[in-house]
Amino acid sequence: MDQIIKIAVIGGGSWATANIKMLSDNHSPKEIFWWMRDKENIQYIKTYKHNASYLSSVEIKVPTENISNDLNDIVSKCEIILLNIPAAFLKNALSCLSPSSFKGKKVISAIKGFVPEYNMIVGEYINKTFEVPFEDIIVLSGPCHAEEVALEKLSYLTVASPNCELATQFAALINTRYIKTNISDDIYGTEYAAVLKNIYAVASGICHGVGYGDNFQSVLISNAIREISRFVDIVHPIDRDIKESAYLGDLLVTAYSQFSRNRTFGNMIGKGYNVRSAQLEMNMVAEGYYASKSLHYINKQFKVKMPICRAVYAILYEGHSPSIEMKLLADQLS
Ligand SMILES: NC(=O)C1=CN([C@@H]2O[C@H](COP(=O)(O)OP(=O)(O)OC[C@H]3O[C@@H](n4cnc5c(N)ncnc54)[C@H](OP(=O)(O)O)[C@@H]3O)[C@@H](O)[C@H]2O)C=CC1
Ligand SMILES: O=C(CO)COP(=O)(O)O
Repeated sequence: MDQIIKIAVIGGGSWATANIKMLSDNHSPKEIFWWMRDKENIQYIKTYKHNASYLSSVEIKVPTENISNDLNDIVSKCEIILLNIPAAFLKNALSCLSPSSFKGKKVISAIKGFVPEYNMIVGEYINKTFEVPFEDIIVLSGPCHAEEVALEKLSYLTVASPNCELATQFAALINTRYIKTNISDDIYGTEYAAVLKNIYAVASGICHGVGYGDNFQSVLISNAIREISRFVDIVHPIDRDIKESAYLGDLLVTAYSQFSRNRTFGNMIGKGYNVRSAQLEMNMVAEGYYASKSLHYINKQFKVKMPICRAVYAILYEGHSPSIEMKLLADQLS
């Protein structure tokens, strides 16, 4: 990487805003660019130095001329592209780009979802569609909620890439007083686990919504980590310790945190909201809703035993009653 690295953050939501804060608070020389789709939001940020819609307390220090809704322009100016758009909207958002747009660039995905059009994790999608070699791809994972980054609460991030040198260089751009990083070469396992845990956080919210307590919750989550372990060991079998923060930690923070979008969404479903009303009420994206559908198709191939994911799919996509489905699920847990 050069002395002054140009880095583009793509997306305008909570996690993009938190990533802007980490990059800005880190003192390694760099120039930050920011793309988001909404022109009004851009104008607000340029005027008031805060993102009106997400983490509005965070002071935005990106130069105003570097914030734009012209994706081609922003990507062409930068060597590092940090993707932060929810997976369901990624293909559409990147449709103006081609493999030549990404030539020679390093791509970091901070997204935790499957690209629904292909039922693929984002790293794989970037590799297949834009021909970015895996050696130039990083997955940035948790456990970490944007809201706690805004509060500068001590947080750990996982930086996963088959290219550990690149991962280490990127980590040096985001480490701060309140951000510590773990480097991993398990790019597949880290990404799959991060996507799956959103489905379990939805399950966790549903259970809470229908009235289960902490005792059942702990059983649900200990079964969830076994499901994750079974799945990633089949899809990408390497020697990994599923108890590490990238896997178990990310599951725990999402399943238990008051800040979790997925848990909040699940809680509303458990309380009787339909999917559309829950989504409208939240005004943020619960990736687990979309991931549940993609996983249903992906697992037709792998046939991994995943009763919790199966129950969430039945509730969200087959109209099953949350309370009956959770009762049936409870009989399968141990
Ligand atoms: N928030 C967190 O703590 C963490 C999030 N992540 C991951 O980061 C990714 C981004 O999530 P996050 O920042 O939390 O999202 P938020 O829920 O905070 O924001 C939603 C984002 O999605 C955009 N969006 C909503 N609807 C559409 C649409 N129809 N087309 C295009 N864009 C749309 C919004 O744009 P607009 O404002 O213009 O409507 C906004 O940028 C997700 O994959 C998430 O799992 C990973 C780790 C932590
Ligand atoms: O991935 C996250 C924490 O690591 C964020 O989870 P939620 O989208 O459920 O808030």
